[in-house]
Amino acid sequence: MEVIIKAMEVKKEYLTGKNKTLAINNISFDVFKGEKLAITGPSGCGKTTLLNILGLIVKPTSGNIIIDSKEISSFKERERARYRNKYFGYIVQDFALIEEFTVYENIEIPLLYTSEKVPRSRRRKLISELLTQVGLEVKINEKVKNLSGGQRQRVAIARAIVNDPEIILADEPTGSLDSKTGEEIMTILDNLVQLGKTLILITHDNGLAQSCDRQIKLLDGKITEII
Ligand SMILES: Nc1ncnc2c1ncn2[C@@H]1O[C@H](COP(=O)(O)OP(=O)(O)OP(=O)(O)O)[C@@H](O)[C@H]1O
Repeated sequence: MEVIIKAMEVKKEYLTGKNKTLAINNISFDVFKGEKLAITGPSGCGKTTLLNILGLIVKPTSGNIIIDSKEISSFKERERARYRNKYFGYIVQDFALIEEFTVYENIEIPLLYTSEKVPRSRRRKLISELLTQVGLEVKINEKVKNLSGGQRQRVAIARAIVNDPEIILADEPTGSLDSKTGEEIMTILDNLVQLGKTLILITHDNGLAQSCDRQIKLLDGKITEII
């Protein structure tokens, strides 16, 4: 199987005043292209920190991340940002949508920050296709503040994939949703895996974790088991 991300002896220590927290303690593992991988473990064990390190949002204190055979620690910030935008779509826990913007405007945001400008007509077409894919085309001009939790999560997914990233990171994608809506959201994410995307998700839901190809179990910043 092809390796898309390699984490090598990754450590992350947070410093707050005089306090040190070793959030990630010497972790090494591979992520395979096209897999659905769960990160599980109790609150505070380092799941979000690990996802942020993999997604090039947080720099590890030591160790290395290799993406598509490139060592990220040797990159300058500009190159890191380029890799972040090229490879990753991120669905964060509270969706991080702009309430006063419409669905269309929220999804358009990543397209306004690409290195090559995407023309307006192309943006329209792309966003409308994505909304059809996530089943929300009728809400294209609705403000996000008027949407339900499940609808917001669909917008967050559409925004995460609008740049066609290879890897989708999702921090508890079903966490705040009722079980039926959660299943609908997972169907959308599973369809993306079917299309060849790699999905790495954090979850507290055992059933969801077991539905993944592999689970990485964390405790106190260390991997206890990969199953
Ligand atoms: N920015 C930060 N500054 C200082 N400490 C932090 C920071 N972010 C996380 N931590 C600490 O690092 C540890 C791991 O946090 P992290 O959010 O990665 O855990 P988690 O497993 O995702 O937790 P949860 O399931 O509750 O979201 C915790 O002890 C947390 O308090």
